[in-house]
Amino acid sequence: MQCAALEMRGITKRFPGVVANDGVNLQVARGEIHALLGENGAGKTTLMNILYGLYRPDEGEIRVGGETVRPESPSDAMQYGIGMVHQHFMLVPVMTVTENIMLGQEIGHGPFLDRKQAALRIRDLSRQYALDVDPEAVVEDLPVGMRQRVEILKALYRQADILILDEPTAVLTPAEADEIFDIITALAQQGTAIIFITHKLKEVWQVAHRITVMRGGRVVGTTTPAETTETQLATLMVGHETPQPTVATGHQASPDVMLQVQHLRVLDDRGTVAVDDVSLAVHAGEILGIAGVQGNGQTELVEVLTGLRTSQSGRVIIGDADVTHASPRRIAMQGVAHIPEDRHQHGMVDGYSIADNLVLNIYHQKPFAYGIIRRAQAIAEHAVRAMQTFDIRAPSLSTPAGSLSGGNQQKMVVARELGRPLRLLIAAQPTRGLDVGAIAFLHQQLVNKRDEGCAVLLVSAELDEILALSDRIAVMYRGKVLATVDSRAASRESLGRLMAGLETDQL
Ligand SMILES: Nc1ncnc2c1ncn2[C@@H]1O[C@H](COP(=O)(O)OP(=O)(O)OP(=O)(O)O)[C@@H](O)[C@H]1O
Repeated sequence: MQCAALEMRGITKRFPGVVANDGVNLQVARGEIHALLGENGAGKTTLMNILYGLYRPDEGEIRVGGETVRPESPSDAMQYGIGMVHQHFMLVPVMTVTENIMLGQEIGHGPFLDRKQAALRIRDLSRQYALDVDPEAVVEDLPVGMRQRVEILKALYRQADILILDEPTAVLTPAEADEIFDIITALAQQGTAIIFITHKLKEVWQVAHRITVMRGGRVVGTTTPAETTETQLATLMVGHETPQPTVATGHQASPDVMLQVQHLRVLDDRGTVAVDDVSLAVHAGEILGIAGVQGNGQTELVEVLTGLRTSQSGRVIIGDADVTHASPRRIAMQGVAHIPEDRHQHGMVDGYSIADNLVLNIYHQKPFAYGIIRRAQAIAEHAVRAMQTFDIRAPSLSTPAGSLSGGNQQKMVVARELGRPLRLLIAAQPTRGLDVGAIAFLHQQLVNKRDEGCAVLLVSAELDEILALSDRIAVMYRGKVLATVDSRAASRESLGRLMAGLETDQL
């Protein structure tokens, strides 16, 4: 191993009621891609936020290139050559790539000179690392994979030689993820030290040179891909073996149609057609998977089905109620649950406690309220049960939801949505940000709901998830459903071709 680009020694960070990092040591060499793994709440993001100057450690030392540093803020961290690409993109959609990258980093005198110089440098960097980003493109016009590259470019522009990537592939398609891996491999070959957080264990073998596993705030192992297996890593992460969901094969759906979508046409935020004449049906006791590259109309489809967006034409029928233009509350009252793809926008209130978030859509109902009297005891008991069942790890039920780790926030949203009698479950990217154990648990919950007779619409960019759970699979491409197939007759390859818009009759 070459000289350590980064050393973190004895890092401890306490939050009220929780030790998020407990004497953590991490070493990353120049040119090394270091995977940082761990179950939800293990302390990975906290450790990286300390390195990036967002939190101050209570104890411990950080050394960059052998020198002790104390990053007090992200701009401080950048001075030490540390860059971070967050799970949620931090770009301003209406600005160009150049404007986004320049934000806070203006060079020269006068806006024209600044922009021109910056655009030239961005073009050079983009060429050097084969990023293929157009400096003049407006960010909102770029696909997700390209936005990720802009984030990487932003870090490179600030001369990052230690680059932190927090779940960089969570929102990418398999093809986009492969491209990102090529880019980070090239960056490492040119000497950048890369710390790469992921829950997708297969990715470790695609790119990582070394692996550090955290559990409960501590490092529980450091190894290399050659020395371990996926099962060993999963066991190390959660402390025990993870159960596989028992998906019943040859499941018989009921003939009753629970959700009917007829000739739906929906516009996106910019007024272009996002859902184009889509018709589909989901039966009681069936999981219909919607496969598709992100950005092909799935988001807008789900928004209409849950009352968050209005359609231009077409009908949505749940059971025998026409809910085409119904409000989210009226739709929820039909026994519909929604696990949203963006929990921050539609799934939770950061400043509310876990207990309050768990009753967000039922707080006015018995037993949580009698008339206008709120029953705190019933809300608390409900929270204790949900936290146990769904393994939501937090100091207490009154902890603000915003301070939970990403995976625990997702478990909280899922717990709320599954915790009442349901006829239809609309789950959009439900396992995003969850660790292996939590994914297995959630998959089992979806299958259980189906077996209880609930209709499940599963929208996921994870083909393996779609294939493992769905009874039938519909593929969306450019706003249309290209085909609906029996999952037993579908393969990764055939679905992949449909997702890429290449018609296939081999399904
Ligand atoms: N700002 C904060 N205030 C209070 N507690 C926090 C804060 N940030 C993190 N924590 C707590 O620290 C612990 C570690 O969280 P962290 O986000 O580092 O985990 P993680 O390994 O990144 O998890 P995930 O895989 O779910 O993203 C959790 O118990 C979390 O609730």
